[in-house]
Parts: sequence; C-alpha cells; structure tokens
Amino acid sequence: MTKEQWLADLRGFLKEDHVKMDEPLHLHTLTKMGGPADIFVEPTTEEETAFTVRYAYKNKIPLLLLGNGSNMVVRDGGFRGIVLTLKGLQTIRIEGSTIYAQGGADIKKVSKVVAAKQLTGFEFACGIPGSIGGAMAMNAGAYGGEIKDIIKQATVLSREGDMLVLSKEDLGLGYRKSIITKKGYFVLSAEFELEVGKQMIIDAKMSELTYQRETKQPLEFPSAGSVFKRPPGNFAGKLIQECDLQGRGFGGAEVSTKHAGFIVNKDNASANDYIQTIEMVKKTVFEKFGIDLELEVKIVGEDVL
Ligand SMILES: NC(=O)C1=CN([C@@H]2O[C@H](COP(=O)(O)OP(=O)(O)OC[C@H]3O[C@@H](n4cnc5c(N)ncnc54)[C@H](OP(=O)(O)O)[C@@H]3O)[C@@H](O)[C@H]2O)C=CC1
Ligand SMILES: C=C(O[C@H]1[C@H](O)[C@@H](CO)O[C@H](OP(=O)(O)OP(=O)(O)OC[C@H]2O[C@@H](n3ccc(=O)[nH]c3=O)[C@H](O)[C@@H]2O)[C@@H]1NC(C)=O)C(=O)O
Repeated sequence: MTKEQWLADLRGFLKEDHVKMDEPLHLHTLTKMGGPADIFVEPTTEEETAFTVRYAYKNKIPLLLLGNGSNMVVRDGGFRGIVLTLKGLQTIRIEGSTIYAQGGADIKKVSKVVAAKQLTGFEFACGIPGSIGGAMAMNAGAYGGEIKDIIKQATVLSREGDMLVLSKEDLGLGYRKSIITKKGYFVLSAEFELEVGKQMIIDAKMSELTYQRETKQPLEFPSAGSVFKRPPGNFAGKLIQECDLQGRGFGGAEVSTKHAGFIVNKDNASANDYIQTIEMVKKTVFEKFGIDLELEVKIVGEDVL
C-alpha cells in the first residue's frame, strides 16, 4: 500500500482536512525539529480516533501517537507511517470534585480551569507542557506532585482499537512510567478526583511554581524539557553540570546554561544536532561517574539518508 492509498482510505471516513500527507512534524513538536509524517491525522471525535487506530492495526501500518509534542524528538527524515495527534480532543468537564478531560486537552489549561473552581491537587501541573494523554502515559510530575496522586480512571484504546476503562490500580503508575506506555494504549480521556481548597492558597501555590519554573528552566528556547530521567538517588542536571557541559553541543543544539538537564534548540538545530548532543552528554557522564543516563525524551523516526 502507498501513502496515497492510506490518505484516500482515511479520508473515506474522517473529515478531509483531518488527514494530511507529508506534514512537517517540526510544526507539531516543542523542539521545533523533525521531518515529515507520511500521513498526519488529527481527529476531533473518539470515533475518528478509533477508526484510525483500527485501520493502522488491520493494515500493519506503523502508527505514532503524538500528544503536544513536548517530550518527543522526531528525526530529520520524519516518520514512515501514520502520525496520530489527539489535539482535536479537547473537552474538559467538571462535576463536583471530579474532572473529566479528553486525551488531547492541554494539561496547563486543565490545571487553570480546575483552580478557578477552587479545587486543589492539580496545581503541580500548571507549567507542564503536554497533553492529558502524554501526562498520563508518563505519570507527569513536577514540584512534588504527580498524576498518580489525583487520577481516578482512564478510558483508553488498545493497539487493536478496543476501548477499555482502567482504574487507578490498573494504570500501574510509577516514576515516568505506566501500563499505557508498556502496552501502547491511547488515552482517550481521564477522570481525576480533587479536593475543595482555598482560592488564595491555590493561586499562591500556582504563582510560586510558575516563578520557580521560569527562573530555573530555559523556557525562552525550544526544548523537550528534561532530556534524561533522574538516576536513582541523583539528578541528571547536577551530573551534567559537574561535567562542565553547559553551553556545549552540536550545530544549533546546546546543553542549557540555565539548567543542565535541558538541551535547547538555540539556533535552528536539526534533530541530528540534538541527538549528537544527547550522545555526547551520555558518554561524558558515563566516563566521569559510571552512570548510564536513561532518556526521558522519546526519539522516533528516520534519519535523512
Ligand atoms: N515536567 C515538565 O516540565 C515537563 C514534562 N513533560 C512531560 O512530557 C509529557 C509529554 O506530553 P505530550 O507533549 O502530550 O506528549 P508527546 O507528544 O511528547 O508524546 C510523548 C509520548 O507520550 C505518549 N502519549 C502522548 N499522548 C498520549 C495519549 N493520548 N495516550 C497515550 N500515550 C500518549 C506517547 O507515548 P507512547 O508512544 O510510548 O505510547 C508519546 O510517544 C508531558 O505531559 C509531561 O509529562 C514534558 C516537558 C516538560
Ligand atoms: C522538566 C521536566 O520535569 C522536571 C520538573 O519540572 C522538575 C521540577 O519538579 O523536576 C525534575 O527536574 P530535575 O530532576 O532536573 O529537578 P530540579 O529540581 O530542576 O533539579 C534537581 C537538582 O539538580 C540541581 N541542578 C539542576 C540543574 C543544573 O544545571 N544543575 C544542578 O545542580 C538542582 O540544584 C537541584 O538540586 C523534572 N524532571 C525529571 C526528569 O524528573 C520534564 O519532565 O521534562
């Protein structure tokens, strides 16, 4: 089958402008890097999403799920297959202290909507770039809070396209891991349980976390956030700083001078520049400390031939 055939088949069920061919992925990643996707699908309903997943499964077409593209490094040759983004699934609903959000909803936005209803527990996410689905998959966390603390249940699609409802226990959430990534599930929506709080305290916490993030993290440049996970009992940023790697890199990519755990796209970096910089950091830290840093970012796609 050709990509033209995939385009025609998918447009037979989805709205025409929800399916594109040769879409540049640098437009959809926070690193602003990445070559084209053969086919790029942006459904606005769960039915369109399920159709795309089943179509890819039935025809054995590689399928990549993109959330907000916050944690993803797409290689310069792009992706051969179908890239599915859930950015069109944005509904957020609040009933009492239960929050329902679709997989493509912006986690920062959910955090703000919830805070405005005087509910507490979601403040930690006020500066996290990403979708609800991406945050669920990674058990996103910052400043002492994490998804695991507030999740009630999630509705997911399996790789075959079957819908399942998973309880908090089923989700197996741990540090930057979940059953979702293990099984390759797609999060359609999630429900969170919060508590009623005091508006002044909620607002003060969100302002404090925003201040900490803005002063400590290089938000002024495109990046994929923390490149490496925290090694047990240590911090990637600390180890990288101790190797004197800040300001070093390849091409337009550089280890941030503000937070060594970030690699920033300082000047039109290619994905190749970024990945070479990652490899240089890993090698240097291993040689100095014997610690093999594990990637937090996900590297996908093809190199340019
Ligand atoms: N704490 C921080 O400051 C930062 C945190 N992050 C984290 O990265 C996450 C990245 O989110 P996002 O930008 O949306 O994701 P991305 O587009 O970066 O995708 C990364 C991976 O997330 C998984 N994913 C995304 N959406 C879904 C979904 N609906 N269902 C299941 N899995 C999904 C997929 O993993 P797979 O292919 O394995 O299924 C995907 O490969 C954030 O939510 C946050 O946790 C990122 C930057 C900064
Ligand atoms: C940005 C991300 O999430 C971030 C999240 O925003 C922050 C704040 O809670 O805590 C994690 O960063 P982190 O492990 O680097 O934590 P930080 O609090 O920034 O730093 C940890 C320690 O390392 C030290 N540090 C940090 C950077 C640096 O250049 N040098 C240094 O010595 C800090 O002084 C601190 O003592 C998350 N990253 C991971 C991999 O767990 C992301 O996931 O993409």
